[in-house]
Amino acid sequence: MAQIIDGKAIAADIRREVAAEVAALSSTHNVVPGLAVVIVGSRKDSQTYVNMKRKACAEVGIRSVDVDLPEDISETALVAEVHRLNADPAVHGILVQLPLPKHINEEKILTEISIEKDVDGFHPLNIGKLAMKGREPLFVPCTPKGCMELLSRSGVTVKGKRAVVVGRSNIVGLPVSLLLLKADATVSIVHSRTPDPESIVREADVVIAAAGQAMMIKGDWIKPGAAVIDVGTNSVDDPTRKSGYRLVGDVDFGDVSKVAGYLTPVPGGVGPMTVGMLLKNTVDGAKRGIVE
Ligand SMILES: Nc1nc2c(c(=O)[nH]1)N[C@@H](CN(C=O)c1ccc(C(=O)N[C@@H](CCC(=O)O)C(=O)O)cc1)CN2
Repeated sequence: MAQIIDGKAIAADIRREVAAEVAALSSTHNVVPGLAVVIVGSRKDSQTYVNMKRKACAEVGIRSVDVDLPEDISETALVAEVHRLNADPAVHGILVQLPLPKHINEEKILTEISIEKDVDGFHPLNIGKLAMKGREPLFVPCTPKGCMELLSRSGVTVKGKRAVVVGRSNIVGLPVSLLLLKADATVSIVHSRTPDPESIVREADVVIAAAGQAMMIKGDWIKPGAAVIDVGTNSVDDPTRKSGYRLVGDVDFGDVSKVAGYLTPVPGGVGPMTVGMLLKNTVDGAKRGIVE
């Protein structure tokens, strides 16, 4: 049976570490890290995530600057808002919750965020540096960084191992592949156009499942003893629940847990790490801004 990696507990450790760093920054430099959390419109899932981020900031002593904008805001007005936050010295990190409404060009907005405040790590320059050998971005995207942290804090080494990433999204699949490569793994990416993905996943010592397909990865896809990190958050109907649904990952948890060496649950695996890494990036940004 796989060892279950408790993302909630690891994220709680990270929050404690961040809280200590925040307290130290305040006492030594009189600096309170500030994070602008920007939401456009009223998507229920985005509101949930933004509320989680704002609450987490309050818990660790980061000042969250709440920016709630209407669904029909123009791209020009949103860019102006980002520029205002870029110029605000009390703001060390800027996060624009994704997805944005259809009429707004996401890439344009992410490119307008100052790279020094790009705590989501989505600015093309930060992603570009992540992709280059021997270069380091100012910030690494939170979910991929959280996946790496779950592996290292569980004692799973990736150096010299075969890693397979399922999915190639800009938010997770692509950046986590780059992080694994930087950590000296031999990396393959499988995606919707890959013939026979099972046979490739079966070679992996480390699997990152980020395809967005509920319970797609079965036990017979997995090499015995492999470490499996499930990034999927898919809601499926469940009439036995009051809400009428439940969250499942991209991995068939019951099946894969019989074969894998390590496995993250959904919920309670990667999700809490996304928020933990955002807090960490914000404090790192605030520290970088201090001129000794
Ligand atoms: N600007 C960004 N937008 C989005 C990002 C991101 O990193 N930056 N990632 C996702 C959503 N996301 C954070 O924004 C996120 C997703 C899931 C969780 C989480 O803790 N999930 C829980 C379950 C929560 C629930 O019950 O609904 C878990 O997995 O245990 C946190 C953050 C898209 N947008």
